[in-house]
Amino acid sequence: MKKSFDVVVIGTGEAGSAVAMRCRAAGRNVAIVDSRPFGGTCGLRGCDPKKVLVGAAEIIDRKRRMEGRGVAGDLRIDWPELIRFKATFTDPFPRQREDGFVQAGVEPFHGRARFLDQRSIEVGQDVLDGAHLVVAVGAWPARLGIQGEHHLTRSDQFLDLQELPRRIAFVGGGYIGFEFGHIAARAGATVTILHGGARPLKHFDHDLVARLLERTRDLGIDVRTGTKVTGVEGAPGSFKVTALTDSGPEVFEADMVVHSAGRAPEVDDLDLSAAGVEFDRRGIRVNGHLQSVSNPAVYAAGDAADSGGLPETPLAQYEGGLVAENIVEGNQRTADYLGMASVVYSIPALSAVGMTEEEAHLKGLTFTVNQADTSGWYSARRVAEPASMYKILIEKDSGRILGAHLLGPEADEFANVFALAIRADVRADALKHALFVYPTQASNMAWML
Ligand SMILES: Cc1cc2nc3c(=O)[nH]c(=O)nc-3n(C[C@H](O)[C@H](O)[C@H](O)COP(=O)(O)OP(=O)(O)OC[C@H]3O[C@@H](n4cnc5c(N)ncnc54)[C@H](O)[C@@H]3O)c2cc1C
Ligand SMILES: NC(=O)c1ccc[n+]([C@@H]2O[C@H](COP(=O)([O-])OP(=O)(O)OC[C@H]3O[C@@H](n4cnc5c(N)ncnc54)[C@H](O)[C@@H]3O)[C@@H](O)[C@H]2O)c1
Repeated sequence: MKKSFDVVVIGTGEAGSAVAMRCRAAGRNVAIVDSRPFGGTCGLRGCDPKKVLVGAAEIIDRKRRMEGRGVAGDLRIDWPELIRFKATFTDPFPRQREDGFVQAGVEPFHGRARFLDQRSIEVGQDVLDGAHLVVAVGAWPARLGIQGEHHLTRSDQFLDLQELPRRIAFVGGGYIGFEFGHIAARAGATVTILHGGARPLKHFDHDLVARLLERTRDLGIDVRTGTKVTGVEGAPGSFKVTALTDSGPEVFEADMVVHSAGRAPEVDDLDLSAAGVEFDRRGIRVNGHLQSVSNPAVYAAGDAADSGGLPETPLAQYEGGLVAENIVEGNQRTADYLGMASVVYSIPALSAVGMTEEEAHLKGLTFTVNQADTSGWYSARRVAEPASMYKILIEKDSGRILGAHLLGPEADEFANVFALAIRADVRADALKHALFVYPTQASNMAWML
């Protein structure tokens, strides 16, 4: 059936949902489409289920750290039970999200969308016309072009495992390799991370990454850098992973091999050429208003947009909101990524807000670097965390905070203070004299600035 809307949104994740709900609240007639259960990556296959598992792993790690410091006894992760607990978050979510759309008056469609022309898409038997169409299709594990690629377990499949295999190899030392590797190690698996580059987590401060790497290896996780995976063969329980290393080919054995080698915008089967929508490997090419550079009826947001924003949930939500405003009010706003923050939920967590030292140097800025190993400070010693560091970049004349990099207990929550400071332009001197509650990580600020 052919139907016409003011706005047609493809994707029910954080980006697509923000566009749909805000356009509807502004009185627009809106349709939303998804080929998978409604809700997107974050709520169903990413941040939320992952952090439930991180929560359990944190307890194991903290107990181990506190042994000999007043905590004793056996504690272990019951994996099947943990996955059932995780499912209490993910199972109800698609229905909740769809009900939310229906109650708001957004019309839901289930099926794979593909463009027919500049202003319409096909979804199963339906053809949906839109004055505006929004591509918010997210990302999916990138094709690696290696032999035996079909043997790789995706992150969404990992989050549904009923049993945790004994030996797990991760292909790629990025967010997923470190986060899932840290979880699996605390749950009792033997973990190997095979990373192609010279150093993992390349968007994070290299000194803090080096310390996290030591801490990760101390856990018994075998992290190999300069190790590019070229093939996987065998069967579950007896895989052989071939990699090219600096000293020649090497073979690793594992019961399961996990894809943690990057994600790519899921645009391949959208038939974007039928709509005249240009894209590259980073996604839909957009202008500052997040509008397609080649088809003004089309906008993009979240992981599917080549916008300059990181492929993360807060950015997907922000970009979705911005697209809605630009559709409703006519391109009044441009995207501003000042003070973007990112966290690796390893244990301990690693965070980055704003610029790294390299980026600040590239911009020709003059700045001081305040840094210290804080493992001897009260806040780290209290919880016996040996890996705890910070690095803060402050512009010399203005006192502007350019970047903040944290490793250690609550490095995720603490990053939010710096994200706010950078975005709201709270200068170092003002932050130093804020009256934060004590004892918390933020109350260390007076000694950090
Ligand atoms: C394992 C993992 C952990 C993560 N952890 C974090 C974290 O801790 N913090 C953080 O900020 N970010 C995290 N992220 C990233 C975050 O999940 C994403 O950046 C965010 O969810 C992207 O939202 P989106 O709306 O752009 O896309 P998505 O949420 O991916 O939504 C896109 C939707 O479009 C649908 N779709 C795709 N193609 C079509 C089509 N042709 N037709 C119809 N529907 C289609 C998909 O089924 C999907 O539901 C994580 C990602 C992963 C994979
Ligand atoms: N906490 C978070 O915000 C969070 C958590 C998980 C995922 N994510 C999102 O999901 C995306 C994907 O995560 P990811 O961990 O898969 O990718 P990633 O981009 O973080 O890291 C992948 C790494 O794998 C390496 N690699 C690629 N091919 C390889 C090969 N054949 N052998 C060895 N190494 C190889 C790459 O050099 C790269 O550094 C992230 O970019 C992020 O946007 C975010």
